[in-house]
Amino acid sequence: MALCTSQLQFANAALASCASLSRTASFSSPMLVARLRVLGPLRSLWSLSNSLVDPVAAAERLSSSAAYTSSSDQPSTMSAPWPGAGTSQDGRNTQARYGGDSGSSRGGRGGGRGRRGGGTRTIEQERSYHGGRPQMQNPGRGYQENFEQEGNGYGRNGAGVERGGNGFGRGGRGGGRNGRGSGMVEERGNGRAVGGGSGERKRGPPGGSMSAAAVQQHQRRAPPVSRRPPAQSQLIDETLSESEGEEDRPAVDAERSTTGGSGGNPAFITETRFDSFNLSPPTIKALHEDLGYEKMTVVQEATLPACLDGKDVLAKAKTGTGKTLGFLIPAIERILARGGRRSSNPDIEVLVISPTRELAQQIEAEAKALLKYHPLRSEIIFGGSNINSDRRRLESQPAEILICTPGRLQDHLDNTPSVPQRLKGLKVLILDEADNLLNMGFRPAIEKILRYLPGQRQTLLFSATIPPQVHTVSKLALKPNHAFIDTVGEETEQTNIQVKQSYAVIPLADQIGATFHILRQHIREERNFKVLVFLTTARATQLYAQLFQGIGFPALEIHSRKSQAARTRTSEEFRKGSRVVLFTSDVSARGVDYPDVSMVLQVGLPTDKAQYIHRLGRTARAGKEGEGILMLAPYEKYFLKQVADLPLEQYGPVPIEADIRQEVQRGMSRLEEKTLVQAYVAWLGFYNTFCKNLGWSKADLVQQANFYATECLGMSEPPALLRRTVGMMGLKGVPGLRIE
Ligand SMILES: Nc1ncnc2c1ncn2[C@@H]1O[C@H](COP(=O)(O)OP(=O)(O)OP(=O)(O)O)[C@@H](O)[C@H]1O
Repeated sequence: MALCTSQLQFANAALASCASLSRTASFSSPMLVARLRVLGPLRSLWSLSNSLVDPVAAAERLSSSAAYTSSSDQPSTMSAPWPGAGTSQDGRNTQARYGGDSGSSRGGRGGGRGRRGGGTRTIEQERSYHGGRPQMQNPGRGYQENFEQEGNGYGRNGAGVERGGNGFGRGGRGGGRNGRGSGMVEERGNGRAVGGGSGERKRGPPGGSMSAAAVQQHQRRAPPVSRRPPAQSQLIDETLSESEGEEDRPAVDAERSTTGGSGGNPAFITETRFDSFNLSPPTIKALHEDLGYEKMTVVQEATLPACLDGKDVLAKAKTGTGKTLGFLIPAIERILARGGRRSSNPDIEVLVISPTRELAQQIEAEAKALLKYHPLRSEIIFGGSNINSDRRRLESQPAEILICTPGRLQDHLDNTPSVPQRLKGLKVLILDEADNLLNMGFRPAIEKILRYLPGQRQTLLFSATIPPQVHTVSKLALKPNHAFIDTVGEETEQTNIQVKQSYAVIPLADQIGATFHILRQHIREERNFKVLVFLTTARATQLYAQLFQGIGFPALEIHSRKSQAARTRTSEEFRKGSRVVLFTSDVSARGVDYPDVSMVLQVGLPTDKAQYIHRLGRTARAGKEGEGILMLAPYEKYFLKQVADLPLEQYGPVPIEADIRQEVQRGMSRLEEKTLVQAYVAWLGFYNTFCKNLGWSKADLVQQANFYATECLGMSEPPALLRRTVGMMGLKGVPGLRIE
């Protein structure tokens, strides 16, 4: 057992990432242990390679591996209740993603209308809850890092942490809105008069969750943790009710109202009608009657002729302008062109590849809507879901259209013989977010997939950003005589004109407070606020989300460290919700079509200009209006040069009022140590990749990271890292690092 927890988790990560090597659909524990021995040497290889590739591929590898791990559907993060946000949050947590032994708990459900609060479990309870699974092995053992990577994240090695069992519990779903439903969960969850149940998290013993030294230090520093539930902040109550009560108040800037629908950019829709093209009646019927679209958007009008002609197309169009239908419509028509009846075991005639799971799900929903009156089917496969159930679905109900993420498709190409077989009849290949899929991170997967596909096919590549180098690599997939259709042009603005863009330069130590201020300002101005806050890493996202939840903000959380089930739920919740803030990593940066997002706030350095544009593109979609704010630390100001051609104006003053400071401090004191440690390590990993751009030496990097730990996270000293982690980050011998 001494081998178990920490080693097992790390090695499990290696296994998971090596899923494509092991090609094993499921492991029993003894098998796993045996494999670990064999794969031991692979660990460092994995870590190293993971640090050297683009995050997207790694995210995919990791996500496709989740089905192999025992904890991918572990219950996860606590959620705070709030009044007025029309959605509920499922407090689920994925602890120790690779390894199973988490001390996390699942709370019971409270009553009411889906508001859920935190509860508390003790470790003992948690053990019995999980049937006595071994937990808390290796107390005091240092955490183990692997390089964390997000959907579209930073170029290389943002570091993250996966660690041994941790001894805290949470969960519990709380009470209902307006005091209905009690939310009594576990021993301490309780219902709240307004805003539903809430519960308490308590700091667990330090076993396995952080380095012993760090835990000791942190405990010395940490303020005593209140056993009271995190009371809804009066400040937030007031802010929310201010905007809630102002039904009749005109939007602050009616011109820029984000929810008006028909307002916005008239240039989005053309005068060209779908029925003026020779599309099949079932497609027209679905467009008119189900989707409610009669006229084409600019990109649809520009690309449909070439796509319907069977040409290969590389298309560039601004975010939120209907590219999805732009490629789905001609692809479906292409299947119909072959004539004949539907076979019981059809080929996969259209293959759509998406870089993220959320986007794949969204494309599939749109495909299903378009197929409503067609005798054709679509199917989806993506990482993080059960690969065996994929296989069953693919074999029992084969579909003509397959939508997938690259990692999972690779798995099936290797392990599900019917998939490569059925791909032999492929007619149309679509790469959505093509520049991302052809980027270094995904390219090996895409190259491999291409080897399985027939040369005689049509290929469609779509994105809002096509950097010059994409023209070179696109040759991997496109025929030389392909059409490049650019509906944006290099000379014109690359972002939607109806989005107001600004930037604020805020010292690192003030950024949480500044985020609070900006959110509060927006909530006051925008009655139906719906905000996306992008953070640089999954762990920073987790920290912000938990902090804002803890002080009663209507906050949701999504990133690659969450189980796929939680990601899907959160995504749906945000899609349907209003008066809500989603803290997110770059898993939401591209393609995701959340309706009526009123503001996008980017905190910290975007990886590049394209990433800035894609994140910003989550608002002001389908011709609507929106606002985007970029918050940079003073040392990140250089990034403004990269977006100098975009109309960013300086955001007004960002005073961090005393009440905000107090709230932030309160929220901070309620965070678990491991959240702080993980955020620190991720920060170090992320900025490690940008040292050159920032003009930092490694010593500068460490100094800044340590400042982040002490001045922003409130730790008494920076946490200690494992020697191996330091080596993996290339920081050996750098002064200022604490090593276990
Ligand atoms: N012809 C149309 N008329 C009106 N709305 C449309 C039309 N076509 C698509 N839309 C809507 O526009 C929104 C944005 O579409 P979509 O998600 O395809 O954008 P996109 O260009 O792929 O964006 P991104 O670059 O962010 O991926 C969706 O809600 C979609 O349903």
